[in-house]
Amino acid sequence: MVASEANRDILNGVPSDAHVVEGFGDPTSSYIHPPPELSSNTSNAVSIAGSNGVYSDALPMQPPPQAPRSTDMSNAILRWDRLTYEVDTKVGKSTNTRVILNEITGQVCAGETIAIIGSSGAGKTTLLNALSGRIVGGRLSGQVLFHGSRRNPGTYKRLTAYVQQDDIMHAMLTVNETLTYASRLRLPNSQYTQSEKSERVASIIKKLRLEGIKNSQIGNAKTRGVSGGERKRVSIGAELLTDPHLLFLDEPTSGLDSNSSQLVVELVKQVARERQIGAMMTIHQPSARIFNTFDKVILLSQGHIVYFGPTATAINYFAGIGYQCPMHENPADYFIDLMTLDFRTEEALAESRSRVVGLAQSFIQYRSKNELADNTTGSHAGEKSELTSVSDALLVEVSPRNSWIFEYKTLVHRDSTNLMRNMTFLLSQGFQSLATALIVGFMFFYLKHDAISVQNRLGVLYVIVLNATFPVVMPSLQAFVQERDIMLRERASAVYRVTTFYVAKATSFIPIALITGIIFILGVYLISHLVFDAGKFFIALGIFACLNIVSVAFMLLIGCSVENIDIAFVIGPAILTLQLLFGGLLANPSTITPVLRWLRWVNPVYYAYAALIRNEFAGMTFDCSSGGQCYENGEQVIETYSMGRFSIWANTLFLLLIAAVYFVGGYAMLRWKIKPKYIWV
Ligand SMILES: Nc1ncnc2c1ncn2[C@@H]1O[C@H](COP(=O)(O)OP(=O)(O)OP(=O)(O)O)[C@@H](O)[C@H]1O
Repeated sequence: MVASEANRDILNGVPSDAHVVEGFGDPTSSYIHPPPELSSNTSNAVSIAGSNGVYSDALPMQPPPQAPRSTDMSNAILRWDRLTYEVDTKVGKSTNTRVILNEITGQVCAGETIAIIGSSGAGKTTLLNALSGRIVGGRLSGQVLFHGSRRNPGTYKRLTAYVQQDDIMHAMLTVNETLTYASRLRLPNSQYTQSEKSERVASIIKKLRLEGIKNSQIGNAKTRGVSGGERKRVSIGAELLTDPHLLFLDEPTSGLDSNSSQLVVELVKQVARERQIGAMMTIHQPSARIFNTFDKVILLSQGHIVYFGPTATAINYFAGIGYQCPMHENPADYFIDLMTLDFRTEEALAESRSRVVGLAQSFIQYRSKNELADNTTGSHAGEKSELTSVSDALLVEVSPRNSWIFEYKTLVHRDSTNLMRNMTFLLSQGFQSLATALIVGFMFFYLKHDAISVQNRLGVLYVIVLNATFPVVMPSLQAFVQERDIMLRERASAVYRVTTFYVAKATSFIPIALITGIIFILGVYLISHLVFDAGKFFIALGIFACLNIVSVAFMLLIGCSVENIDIAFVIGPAILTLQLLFGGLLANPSTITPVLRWLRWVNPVYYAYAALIRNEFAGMTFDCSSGGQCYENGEQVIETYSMGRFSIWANTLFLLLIAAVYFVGGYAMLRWKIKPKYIWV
């Protein structure tokens, strides 16, 4: 169905032919000043009147428009109608409803780049999130149509791309590797060969002008890498690999200098035009040049639309309602000042509030006049009713996933490449193991078989257990929480399955824990001379390896359960300390109050320590010739310390059971965390 002209205007905001700006951005040229002469020399013209910011009648007759590239309804990729978002806020005991977005209407067409501009708290990010399907909590109403149909959450997130404000990426990978792994994970093998994927990466690198730095590492706060602008372009590149229909960008210029910002915006616009996709971005105080780059702008104030239409006509629109942008002032700054509430004094607040209300009303009046015209034709309503069903046709277009095993291999490869380059992490782990082995080994140097050695043997075994807890959990916890955040971003675009991520993570952390663990236990065994028997050594190694696996699983459980690393660093050590307290050395398990005694049954440290003690002391005899209190054999030690309840194998089995529970618990927490809580209309 062909939309009416009026309908087109409503959705496109102010019509492109409403006003014309000549030489915009050029200080030597002048802007056109439409009111009030317009009304006098045009037949069906609108004059936009007055300083009270309220429209008068009619439509402007103006010179040919500087039309945005695409305003045809048939080209509309996304349309939103009367989008309203409310949240409940608690004030004391009462609950108030706060309207964050107020009846926002508009559309983005193929090839268009639209900026959402407004002062802080205007609702820019909320609007972007509502349109991209990433809004959580609150109530969303109105209608959003994707290619003329209601959005299907499953397909929508795979056909659109979202570039977050924070570019979280693997610091140690190069630009080329980052995009290559992204292409492997995001592009289906059934449709692309590996060489086609590489070609696509090369073309993105070229398009986003990243050739000069394609072999540079991404870097992070600790390791110098590419610049902020380059990083942003890499993020955009990763999202563009899949040919999304829509590209959403949250503050892509934040933290960038003006040249980098300009480049990012220009490249987005260029890509949007070339690929005929729609691009929408929130932006803070763009320079005049950047402002002029956008095809259209949505100016938001306090959740209300103050202007939506071609960038080129914004100045004249505002001039028409009595706000003439001074010749040499950045229009974006001028509009933001107009839209911002001034909290300095009561009077200033009242004045700015009435100005903002006037601006919003002006736009509402403009829109309602067009809606009225539209209702007389009835075409708009008819079209909407046809468009409310979810499009199944798009389901066909969504690429199939790659196989589980391919995703897993790619993720493990990516993780290990990143990890192998993280020399600080690897060296600190290796050095810590070696240094602790030497210190502990020499502390308990060459243990004898006398009465005193019992205490030392119990001590060294406990240090072995301890070394498989804190030193394994804490460094990997930090690394994992960072990786988890990358996964949450990639999962939002359905890049891979949660299971592949989770299993790949476990697979990449366990070998490091085991290798560093072997260095440690080998050193301690050789120097301190615990029971020098190959069989017993390998059993101890096996028990130690199982405890390491439990620790990795525990790290995953904590890492998947917490919101951020700060909380992880509080909860993790607290639980580990508890485990060590109840591990069997500091207090005899049989003497602990029954209220707390049960804790040992869920304590991996207890099982590992018990197994190590049984392994060490079983069959051992002691030289009691020096007199005093003395254990005659190892069995007496095992019994005195209440460690003989289970066999070595049973203890090890319990350890593995606990590891399994932790693994499953971590996975459940991760799934729960990423379970879509987004609300849709
Ligand atoms: N779920 C929510 N609950 C309560 N308040 C919310 C919620 N979502 C958004 N807000 C509030 O709505 C307002 C708009 O938020 P939004 O993040 O969209 O602003 P913004 O224009 O992007 O601001 P900035 O430029 O500072 O990021 C803010 O005052 C914010 O605190």
